[in-house]
Amino acid sequence: MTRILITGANGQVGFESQRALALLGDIVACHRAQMDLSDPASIEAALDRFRPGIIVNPAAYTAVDQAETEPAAAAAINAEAPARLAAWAARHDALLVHYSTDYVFDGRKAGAYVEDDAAQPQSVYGQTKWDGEQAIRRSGARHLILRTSWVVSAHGNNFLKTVLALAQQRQTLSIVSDQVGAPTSAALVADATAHLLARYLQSPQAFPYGTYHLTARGETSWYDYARHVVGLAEQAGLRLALTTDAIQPIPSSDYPLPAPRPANSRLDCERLERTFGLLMPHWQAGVDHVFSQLSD
Ligand SMILES: NC(=O)C1=CN([C@@H]2O[C@H](COP(=O)(O)OP(=O)(O)OC[C@H]3O[C@@H](n4cnc5c(N)ncnc54)[C@H](OP(=O)(O)O)[C@@H]3O)[C@@H](O)[C@H]2O)C=CC1
Ligand SMILES: Cc1cn([C@H]2C[C@H](O)[C@@H](COP(=O)(O)OP(=O)(O)O[C@H]3O[C@@H](C)C(=O)[C@@H](O)[C@H]3O)O2)c(=O)[nH]c1=O
Ligand SMILES: [Mg+2]
Repeated sequence: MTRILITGANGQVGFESQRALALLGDIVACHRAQMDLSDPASIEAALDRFRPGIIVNPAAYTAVDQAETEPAAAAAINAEAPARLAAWAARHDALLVHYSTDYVFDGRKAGAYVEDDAAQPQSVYGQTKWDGEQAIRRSGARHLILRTSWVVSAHGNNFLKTVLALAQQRQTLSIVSDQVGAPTSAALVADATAHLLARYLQSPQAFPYGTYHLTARGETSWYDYARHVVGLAEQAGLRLALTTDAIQPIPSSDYPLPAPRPANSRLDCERLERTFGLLMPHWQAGVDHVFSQLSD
């Protein structure tokens, strides 16, 4: 039975992965206490102790604005740690599954980004995630790098939860309408990963390793996403301080933040769908499911 080590087991994707990967092997869920990614000795010790055949690495430094003032911490977790995981995987012939982000792109492309488009990160978070990807590719380890976007789940922090909290406190909200992407549930990311790993376990020799985009279908802006979420809350009869009509669309220039976000976060998932025979579900299905879990 293959041992599957999951890092950052308390994150959105880490938490869902424990459920989604359970049928595929013997799961070792590592929290920070078992494996601190900012500590090289802790990484080596955990890997040598558990000796996984598959390392799944959803742990990351994901505080996008905070990363601008903590670039060393972000680099340690998003770039140096993946490099160490990959080096161990290469030495022990293990598979490394790693996650990356739409924020590796500058967002100026007209259409959806494909895997081979040039990266041009606009933020420390995006740059450190790109550096992590590159370190894995250079390591010689067998790997999957899965780029996703706008992750949402009932477990953990995300835009959906922020909007719900604000809608209960504020009479108006201003949300940027000039950034588009696909909200993607952590469950979808974990379920798709399980599908890929099942294929891998069947025939590691013939497996199509490499980089894939993995997001829900369709696209929206943060503004339309917020309206959708508040609409769900209205339908569910939640006590709110505002209605959807009190949400104002604004340009990004009216919402200055330490880290710039890409205007276009759309990732083309055709390579993933074609290679693995998948059909990504629409983003609303994932968002609606997360909302229903929250209001249970
Ligand atoms: N969130 C998003 O919108 C997107 C995420 N991604 C990528 O997808 C992956 C999964 O993201 P998501 O699940 O949302 O991330 P979360 O922010 O929900 O979880 C990240 C996890 O990493 C853990 N972590 C942080 N620092 C360390 C450390 N030093 N040692 C061990 N664990 C650590 C955190 O632990 P603790 O709980 O202790 O803080 C947390 O459990 C990441 O690679 C991310 O870059 C890509 C696109 C969008
Ligand atoms: C709360 C709020 C946000 N916004 C804007 C700011 C930003 O442009 C957008 C989203 O805000 P957030 O800070 O929640 O999103 P952010 O943390 O940038 O989300 C990103 O996280 C990393 C980890 C990723 O990899 C990305 O795919 C993406 O999901 O909404 C408003 O316009 N008004 C508001 O009231
Ligand atoms: Mg955030």
